Amino acid sequence: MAEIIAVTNQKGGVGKTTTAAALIATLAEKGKKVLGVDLDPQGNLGFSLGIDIDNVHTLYEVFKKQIPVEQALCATEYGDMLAANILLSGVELECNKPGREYLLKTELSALSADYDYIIIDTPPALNLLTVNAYVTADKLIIPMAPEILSLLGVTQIKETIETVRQYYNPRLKVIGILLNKFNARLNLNRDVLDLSRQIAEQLDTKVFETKIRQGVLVAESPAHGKSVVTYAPHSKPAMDFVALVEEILQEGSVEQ
Ligand SMILES: Nc1ncnc2c1ncn2[C@@H]1O[C@H](COP(=O)(O)OP(=O)(O)OP(=O)(O)O)[C@@H](O)[C@H]1O
Repeated sequence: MAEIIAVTNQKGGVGKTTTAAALIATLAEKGKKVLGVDLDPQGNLGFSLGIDIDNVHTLYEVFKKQIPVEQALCATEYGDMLAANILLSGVELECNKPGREYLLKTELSALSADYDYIIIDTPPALNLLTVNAYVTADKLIIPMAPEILSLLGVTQIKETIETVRQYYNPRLKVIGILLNKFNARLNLNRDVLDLSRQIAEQLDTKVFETKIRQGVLVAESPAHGKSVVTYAPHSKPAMDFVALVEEILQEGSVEQ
């Protein structure tokens, strides 16, 4: 069965999609079989991995039972992916039957044995799609950007995680807070580290040793349909993402 990791933070622009794409690319480079899942109606993960998201089958059709999940698998340079586009935002209103929290888990149960890892990107919200990610995942990674590092919102994400643990998925574990867009000269001060540790403590987790440094090539890589990890492998963020995967694997947070 695949290990399922969701990348989450209800704040926008902190690097969820960049991190999900980098995890997918790094694990694929290591020879792992990876399935990427985009639960964000912005569709950025699929776009970032080279998929024409408005001309492929997407998760929306799967959730609406219009097609079987296998038919929605899209091929990328790094393995398979279930893409999303703006239609996915309709799920919140249109799928209101009991069990709606299990839409994703149900669909992935048939696929899980075919992959080593499933990496889920989530929307910048704590909504039904996010809950579906938490119900399905074994592990959560929470990226944060130092410039919008804030304790506001931690209570909400904590409550959502606790509710999901209580009612749907008791195994759900936050494996770490990831400091992204890190600039050692500006950010390596006690305030940023203290605040991120306080946030980690509240979520009963740690701050990853590996910080992802800022780099201009991160913004360029999606237009080339690649993660920065393979688009610019010698760039600082790419090297940091590879180190992050090593850190996760070494700590046994993820089975090797
Ligand atoms: N380490 C980094 N260095 C430079 N730019 C970065 C870095 N990480 C992310 N970015 C840029 O920041 C922007 C937001 O990143 P990303 O889309 O990954 O965030 P997100 O949390 O998924 O956003 P959303 O909440 O809107 O889905 C993008 O333009 C991306 O290229």
